[in-house]
Amino acid sequence: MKDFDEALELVLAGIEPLPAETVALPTAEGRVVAAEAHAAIDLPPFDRTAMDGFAVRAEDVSPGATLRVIGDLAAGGDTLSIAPGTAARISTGAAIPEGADSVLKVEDTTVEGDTVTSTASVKSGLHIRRRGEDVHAGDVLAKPGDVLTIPRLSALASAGVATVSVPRRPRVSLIVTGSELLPPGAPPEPGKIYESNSLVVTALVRAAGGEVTQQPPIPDDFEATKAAIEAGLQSDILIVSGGVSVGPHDHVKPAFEACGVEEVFWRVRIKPGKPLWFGRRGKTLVFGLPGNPLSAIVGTAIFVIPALRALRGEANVQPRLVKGRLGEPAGPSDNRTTFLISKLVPADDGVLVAWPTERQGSHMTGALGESDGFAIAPHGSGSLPAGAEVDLLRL
Ligand SMILES: Nc1nc2c(c(=O)[nH]1)N[C@H]1C(S)=C(S)[C@@H](COP(=O)(O)OP(=O)(O)OC[C@H]3O[C@@H](n4cnc5c(N)ncnc54)[C@H](O)[C@@H]3O)O[C@H]1N2
Ligand code: MOO
Repeated sequence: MKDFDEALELVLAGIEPLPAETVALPTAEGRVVAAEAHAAIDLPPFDRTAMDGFAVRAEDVSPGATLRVIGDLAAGGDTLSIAPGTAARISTGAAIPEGADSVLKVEDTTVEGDTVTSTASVKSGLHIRRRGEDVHAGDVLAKPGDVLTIPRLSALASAGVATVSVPRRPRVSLIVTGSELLPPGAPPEPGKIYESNSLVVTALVRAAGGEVTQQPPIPDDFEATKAAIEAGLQSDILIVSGGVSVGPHDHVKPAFEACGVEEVFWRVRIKPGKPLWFGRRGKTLVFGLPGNPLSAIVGTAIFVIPALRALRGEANVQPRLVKGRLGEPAGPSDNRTTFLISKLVPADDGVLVAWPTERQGSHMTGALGESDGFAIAPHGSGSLPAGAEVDLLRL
């Protein structure tokens, strides 16, 4: 049985970002940059006014000074030249005209006919946004591995970048197995359960930037399982839920083998999720998730999503854990790193405090529904006291 860290290293070993494609900026949110993106222009691209008012020469302006207004400069409009004793009306965003070195804001003026009288003085440079004070043409605005967040997209769009190179989206194929599975909306039947893994795994994968194709649920039958796996192996990641344990109706491992998927490991020292299986065929990463709903969620969050992030080209692929502390004593009930279903409540100091729910178990979707995620008690830690620092997996 592998420890979690070692298992994750084995999953991530050798994963390369997928081949890049070029996408238009408005469709690139959340994607990862494959090649450096550079500013096409300076930002601001030219000296421009931050205020509505009058473009002036600072030396001409003092309280009571009157200037002749020689034009009206709109953002994006024509420009002109300011000679001594003159001013031009100017709107926020317009280019500073030649000869002017500052802007007298409209609140500090009185206007009469084609003259403006100042009620204040101005310093040279007042209310001018200088060319290049933010970004210079050629600056690197995004580098390989950077996620195209909304702030980054704002910078790229302003700097004249229209398209970006990004690894293509990972294609994830999902198969749920189990003769007991009922689809949502079906009438209850004896011995059957409502299927929840596909919904949850799909949501986690989509949130991390993967494209999911789901096959219809597969009964516990070797040939059906094998055929579904063969079809799913066309994807970048194949996820099979259920049937990876040791029961007589657990056909997934033999079906992987029959399809030529090479096992990298089976079983990880985690609870829930111990019988998690991982292997590869060619470049396809193959995960056998234990069928219990919480095992499938944990396995997806801590193994599948990091692999997906690596395929997407992200620089930081580790599971997104946050530091927190236990609100009450808790710990692993055996020698596995244990994911305790927990309410996560911020304390006065802002740190999230984990309150494990009374019901714990890999089938406890009701308890999960009341929670915000998991507190992680490492194997070998024994019972941890209230206040112990723990990693948290928020959902
Ligand atoms: N003798 C042993 N039995 C089991 C062991 C073991 O070490 N020795 N491990 C247990 C652990 S831990 C887990 S986890 C499960 C994993 O079993 P499988 O991956 O084979 O999963 P199934 O048996 O197919 O399902 C387990 C459980 O989850 C329910 N299930 C399955 N699919 C779904 C779904 N899509 N949505 C909701 N619920 C699902 C299924 O009905 C079962 O109740 O094995 C233990 N056994
Ligand atoms: O390890 Mo299993 O995933 O507890 O139920």
